[in-house]
Amino acid sequence: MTDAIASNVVPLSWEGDRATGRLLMLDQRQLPTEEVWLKMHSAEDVARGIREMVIRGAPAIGIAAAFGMALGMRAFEGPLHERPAEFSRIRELLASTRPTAVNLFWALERCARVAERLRDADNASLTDALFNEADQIFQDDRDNNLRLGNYGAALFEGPTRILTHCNTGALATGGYGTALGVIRALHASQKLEHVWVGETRPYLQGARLTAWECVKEGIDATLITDSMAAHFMKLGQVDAVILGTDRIARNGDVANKIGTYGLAVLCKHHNIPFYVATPLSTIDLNTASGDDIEIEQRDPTEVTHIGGRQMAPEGVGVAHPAFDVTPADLVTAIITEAGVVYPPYTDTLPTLF
Ligand SMILES: CSC[C@H]1O[C@H](OP(=O)(O)O)[C@H](O)[C@@H]1O
Repeated sequence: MTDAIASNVVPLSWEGDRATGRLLMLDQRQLPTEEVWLKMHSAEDVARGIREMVIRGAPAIGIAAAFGMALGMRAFEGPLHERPAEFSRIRELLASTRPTAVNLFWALERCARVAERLRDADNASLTDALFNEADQIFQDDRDNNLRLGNYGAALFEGPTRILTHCNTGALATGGYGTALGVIRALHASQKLEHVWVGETRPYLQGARLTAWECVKEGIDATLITDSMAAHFMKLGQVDAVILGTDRIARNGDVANKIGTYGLAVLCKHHNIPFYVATPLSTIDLNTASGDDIEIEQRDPTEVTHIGGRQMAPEGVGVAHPAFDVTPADLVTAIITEAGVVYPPYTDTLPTLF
């Protein structure tokens, strides 16, 4: 197994003891120019941080939500069976933040199973168990990323030129990353020649976050606009595309950042492998196909404004789907901590669990 470099970047941290401490969220809206940590004292603070994309990325959202449940329940007295509505209220508050990334709902379900086991326990025991669950989800995700990174790197002989989209690194996860985790593992094993980093309009996760992670770790990367991808593929300068995901349906359809589907079509045309790197926590066997995945529609001003400056006239219509769905037949393979699977995904995805 490749000795992958473990990134020292994390999107979350805890400050103080569990009784009075707070969750610290790295404000990803301020990167790459400022590293600002926001203090989250309540479930409401965490929900706002997820909704406003202070923190983003499917696994990172799930981790944040789990800490949000612990923070929310810390505020109450008495056993859960005396006030089940409070748990449901906090769970629904966090569940309402963003609809597409399945990790949010997967993490909340894990918290609900802890609470069910401790519905008669005193509140301190319940809250401590919820903090333990959040810590476990955090650590497991980082460990899983290191494993999937190695599986992904083993697919290549090197030197390899990878194109990636959005941010799938330590900032989007419990650390290390999914697609960027594979890129880190390739870098660690001297099999990475270059990374083409798609800027990823409108939130610019690629330009502001992936480029920041690459520069911090000395990974050789070139920032390109989303519209340049086809050009560099046509020049024969892209050996593979590796991306993350927010939800994979049972048939292998992939919901991911807007622009992913276009890259998959380009890969098909140019005969370039199109890989999706993901922890098992982002595979949703309860969703039959991509047609059943809700695509988040975000505030139009995220498209019309850059850095607070208006770039489009008042009155123009604006579309802002934050994700798209790539059909399974355009996905070469899915890289996970349990191994790499190939089509037909309806048959192969269940073998991972
Ligand atoms: C490792 S999951 C990263 C995944 O999340 C991103 O979405 P967002 O930044 O809106 O949370 C994007 O779809 C990435 O592929």
